[in-house]
Amino acid sequence: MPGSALSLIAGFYPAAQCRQIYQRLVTEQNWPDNHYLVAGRQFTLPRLQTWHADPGIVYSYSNNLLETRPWSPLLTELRQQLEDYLQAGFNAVLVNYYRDGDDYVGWHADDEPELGPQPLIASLSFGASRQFAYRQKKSARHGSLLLSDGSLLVMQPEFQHHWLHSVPGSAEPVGGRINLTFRKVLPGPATG
Ligand SMILES: O=C(O)CCC(=O)C(=O)O
Ligand SMILES: [Fe+2]
Repeated sequence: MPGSALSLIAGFYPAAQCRQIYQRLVTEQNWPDNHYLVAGRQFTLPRLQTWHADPGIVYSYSNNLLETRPWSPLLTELRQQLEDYLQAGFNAVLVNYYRDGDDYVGWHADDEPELGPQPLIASLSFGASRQFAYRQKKSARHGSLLLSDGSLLVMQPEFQHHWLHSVPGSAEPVGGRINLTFRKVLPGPATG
């Protein structure tokens, strides 16, 4: 385990509420298809994704790939609960829908410059359990944990500094899963 850089709270939401939240996300998110044109090339994302942020928040990752959407009532409610629990502010959320075991996210760190030097990320999971794999950037240390329905994974800033993470595809048949990573994007340089 990457020490205190990761903390996992299983059952942060109770099962009955998880079912409701998952169903609402599936039906309310108005999921885009996963084909994108990047620098003139067709690119297929191995999951469905939406990005929501407060007005004025600009994020290069989303700029390159995703339109910025407003917060729905459900997303606003989830954000408020996390802010109250963690006593931290979030102004954006990336929502990933892994439709089945073929959908995945590859190795990365959420360390874009817009997140600043100390990015705190709160990650909520609903639906099927999936493995969350991590490996240290500068050593062979690695491991994984299971992100189950209703779990909250808190990634402290040091986690992004020293570790990469991924959600690998699953060889076992697995149902849909929706993950939300709440972030705080720092204001960009003033324009105009
Ligand atoms: O699905 C997950 O648990 C992780 C998603 C993720 O790494 C991300 O959105 O940056
Ligand atoms: Fe990530």
